[in-house]
Amino acid sequence: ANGHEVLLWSRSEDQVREINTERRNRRFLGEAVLSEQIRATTSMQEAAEGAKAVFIVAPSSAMREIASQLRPHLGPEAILVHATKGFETGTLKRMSEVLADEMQGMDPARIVVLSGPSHAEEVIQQCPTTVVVASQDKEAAEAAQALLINPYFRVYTTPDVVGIEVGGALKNIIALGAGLSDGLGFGDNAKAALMTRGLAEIARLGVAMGANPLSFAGLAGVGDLIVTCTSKHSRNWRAGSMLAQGLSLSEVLSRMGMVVEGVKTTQAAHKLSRQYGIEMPITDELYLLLFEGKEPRSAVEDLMGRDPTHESVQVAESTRTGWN
Ligand SMILES: NC(=O)c1ccc[n+]([C@@H]2O[C@H](COP(=O)([O-])OP(=O)(O)OC[C@H]3O[C@@H](n4cnc5c(N)ncnc54)[C@H](O)[C@@H]3O)[C@@H](O)[C@H]2O)c1
Ligand SMILES: O=P(O)(O)OC[C@H](O)CO
Repeated sequence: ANGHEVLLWSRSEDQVREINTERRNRRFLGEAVLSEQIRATTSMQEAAEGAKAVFIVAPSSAMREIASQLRPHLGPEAILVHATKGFETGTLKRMSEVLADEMQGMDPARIVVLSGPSHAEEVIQQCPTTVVVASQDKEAAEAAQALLINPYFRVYTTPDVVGIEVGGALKNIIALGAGLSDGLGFGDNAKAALMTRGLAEIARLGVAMGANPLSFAGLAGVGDLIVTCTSKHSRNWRAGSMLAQGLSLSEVLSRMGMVVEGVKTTQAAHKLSRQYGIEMPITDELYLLLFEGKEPRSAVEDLMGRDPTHESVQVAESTRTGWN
């Protein structure tokens, strides 16, 4: 829509053929018609060589593999933007850290993170959408902003890479909880409670990891939390609501047929909360429910029955500095 020539890489020959010959990506975007300026290829070399900017928007589980395939083809001037919401299982690294590992020799300032309340199904319909791009380098963030911004897609910049990545990843855990809550027939009070207290634990962990607490009041914090807990497009919400119907986790994942990042992120956040000594009661209950067979209603009782406390969000002092 912004007049750029876009070359999309996919490992699926069928998807590449459908995009190039029918201008459709039906499995993911229904009958929406893609711009003539989007072409697809199965060749990473063709897709990346000479590109001014490369966007990786794959599941977090595929990030390292894709980055290593990309490395030989990424030009010295290209910015590398990712929009993936999750951590690497095992290392517990953020996605920009995985990219920095794999792009040995590349200036890490060229890595940009894109996040915020943005379902692809609505962007393709040109519904007004706002997102945020983060980079330790102001020029790289502004380059991504300039490429993407248009009258229906407004892009903000920030130096807070950690806050933007942590907010985008952890909101998926709360979305699973919101889907469960709705699926169990609890009302709006319960969902508002999950979102608010969920944001408190997201901010606590994020700040301990080095984020600016104010980022959690922004698009990649409360903004994305609202969309993922309330939208009919939300994959994580849908997965949670199926769990409430009594389906097992493996049944839910096979019915979804799309990545549900919140599942692996619950595992990662459960470990990170212990590593950083941060209390994350909602995440803990979801962990028990997803991986240790705890009944949803019993998880709710345990959350509601915690010791009485005061409402402070209790974030530690942030140590992050911004751009000059
Ligand atoms: N869908 C959205 O609107 C949206 C919005 C913002 C961010 N995201 C984030 O983008 C990431 C991807 O989400 P999605 O909704 O597109 O997931 P999806 O499951 O709908 O699509 C993922 C695509 O990646 C491909 N893929 C998976 N593993 C691969 C590998 N090893 N190599 C190559 N391709 C591989 C799949 O075949 C599929 O085409 C997630 O981290 C998600 O949180 C999604
Ligand atoms: O809402 P989900 O679970 O589909 O996640 C997709 C995006 O992260 C929404 O911004």
